[in-house]
Amino acid sequence: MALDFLAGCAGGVAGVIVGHPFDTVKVLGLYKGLGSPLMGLTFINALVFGVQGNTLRALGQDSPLNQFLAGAAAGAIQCVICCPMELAKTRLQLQAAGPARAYKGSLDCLVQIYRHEGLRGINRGMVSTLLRETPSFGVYFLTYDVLTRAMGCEPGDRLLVPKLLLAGGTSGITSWLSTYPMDVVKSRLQADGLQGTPRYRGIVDCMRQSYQAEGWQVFTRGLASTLLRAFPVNAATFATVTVVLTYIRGEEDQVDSEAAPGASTTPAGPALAQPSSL
Ligand SMILES: NC(=[NH2+])NCCC[C@H](N)C(=O)O
Repeated sequence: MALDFLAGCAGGVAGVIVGHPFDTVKVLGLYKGLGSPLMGLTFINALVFGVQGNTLRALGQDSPLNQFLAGAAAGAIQCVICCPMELAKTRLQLQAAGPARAYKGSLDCLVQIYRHEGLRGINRGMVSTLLRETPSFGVYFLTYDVLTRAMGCEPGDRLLVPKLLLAGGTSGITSWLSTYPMDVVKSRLQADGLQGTPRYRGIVDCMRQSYQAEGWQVFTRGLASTLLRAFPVNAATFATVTVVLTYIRGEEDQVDSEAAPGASTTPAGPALAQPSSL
């Protein structure tokens, strides 16, 4: 039950350590400001892998459809955290630099938004975030499951870690590609109204105005940098989660088998535990 959350924590830490430089490469310190994303994304990944693993077990059968459904459930639930986090990140990025800046940091930003706009303000962009994350996390976990099975990922395979990294990175890319236009819309809605009157009346109006003003290319804006970051971050995340789960569960199986009457003396090697294996 709790192992998936624990493994998700480890995966989140790995993903932030690999991915943070992509967010801060503009400033001198590659790991400057590591603190808040480390806390936020570690918690989100614990939530994602915990919900996905437990949902898949609750669904009862490890099928491709259930892999997608369990991932989609995890993607929807983590929006509760992800949406306000991305709203704060967007506002901090857009605020005037220097002493005139409105927010001291992510938490101060969210507190001010809540004071001025209440819960509705905190959840600005929630529907578009749900539309982006729910299907994309289904694709995320389904792709990883299909690729690791297709590559025959097994403990003791001397190419196990490279295979996990390839499957994880590819899953990150396919998941971002699957709903990227909605990411563009979500970002525009969360930034809307910061410098004057809001432009958009909602998701469809935002898509219509953006297409009319900038053409279909607007929905691929920032895609290259997103994919450049997505591969290493998710390669590290998935490989870490799988290795952590495999060895923790392998230890558990070993303890159980040794404790069982008439247990064989040869140590039971850990079977490869998919992040969401039953
Ligand atoms: N919007 C998505 N593609 N979500 C699935 C991947 C999420 C992953 N934690 C990342 O930051 O890349």
